[in-house]
Amino acid sequence: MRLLFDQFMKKCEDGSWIHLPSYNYTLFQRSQDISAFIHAYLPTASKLINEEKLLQAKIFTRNFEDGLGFEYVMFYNDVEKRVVCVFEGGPYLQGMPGCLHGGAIATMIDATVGTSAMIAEGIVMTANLNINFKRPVPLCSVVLINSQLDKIEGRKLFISCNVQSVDEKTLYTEATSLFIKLDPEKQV
Ligand SMILES: CCCCCCCCCCCCCCCC(=O)SCCNC(=O)CCNC(=O)[C@H](O)C(C)(C)COP(=O)(O)OP(=O)(O)OC[C@H]1O[C@@H](n2cnc3c(N)ncnc32)[C@H](O)[C@@H]1OP(=O)(O)O
Repeated sequence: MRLLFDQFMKKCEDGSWIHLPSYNYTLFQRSQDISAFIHAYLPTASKLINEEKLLQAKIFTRNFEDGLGFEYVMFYNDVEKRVVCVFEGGPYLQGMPGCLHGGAIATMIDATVGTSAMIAEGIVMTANLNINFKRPVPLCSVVLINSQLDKIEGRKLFISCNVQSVDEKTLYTEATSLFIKLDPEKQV
C-alpha cells in the first residue's frame, strides 16, 4: 500500500495526477450542510430523515478503525478522466472465509466511480451499477480500482471500472455504472 502510494505521489509531481483528499474527507462538514443538501435535492426523503441522528453522519467507508475496514487512497488524472483507488480490504470485511465480501468490493467501486462522477459533474447519484465478480479478492490484499469516465450525455455519466491485483496480472472484477447529475428542479 505504502509502495503504491509513493509511486502515485511521484506521478503527482508533474501535475498529471492529483492525490484526492480522502482520509475522513466528507462532502459536508456540518450537519446543517447535510440538511440543506437533503432539502434541496431530496425533498421527499427529507421527511423521513431523523435530523438528530444526522449529527453522527460519516462516509460509510470511514467507519472502521485503521487497518480493519476500508483502507484506501484515490488519485485522479484529469487528461485521462481516470480515478485510481489503491484499496486494501481489512479483516472486518470478510465474506466467504479468506475472501473480501462482495458488498465491500461494490462499495469501493461505487466510491471510486462516484468520485469520478462528482469531479466531473458535482452532485450526482448512482442510478445503476453492474458488477461482474470474475475472481475472489483475497482478504487483506491490496488491489487497484481503475475507473474511467466513458461519456456524458446530458445529466447521465457513464463510467466503467475494473479491480485488479497490484501486479495487474489478475482481473478480479469488472463494472459499469450510470450516474445522474442531480437537478434541484426535479423532486427526487
Ligand atoms: C466535488 C468533487 C468531490 C470529490 C470527492 C468526493 C468524495 C466523497 C464521496 C465518494 C463517492 C460516493 C458515491 C456514492 C453514490 C451513491 O451511492 S448514491 C446512493 C445510491 N443511489 C441512489 O440512492 C439513487 C436513487 N435514485 C434516484 O435518486 C433517482 O432515480 C436519480 C438517480 C437521481 C434519477 O432521478 P432523476 O433526477 O429524476 O432523473 P430521471 O429523469 O429519472 O433520469 C434521467 C435520465 O437517466 C435515465 N436513468 C435513470 N435511472 C436509470 C437507470 N437505473 N438505468 C438506466 N437509465 C436510467 C433516465 O432514463 C433518463 O434518461 P433520458 O430520458 O434523459 O435519456
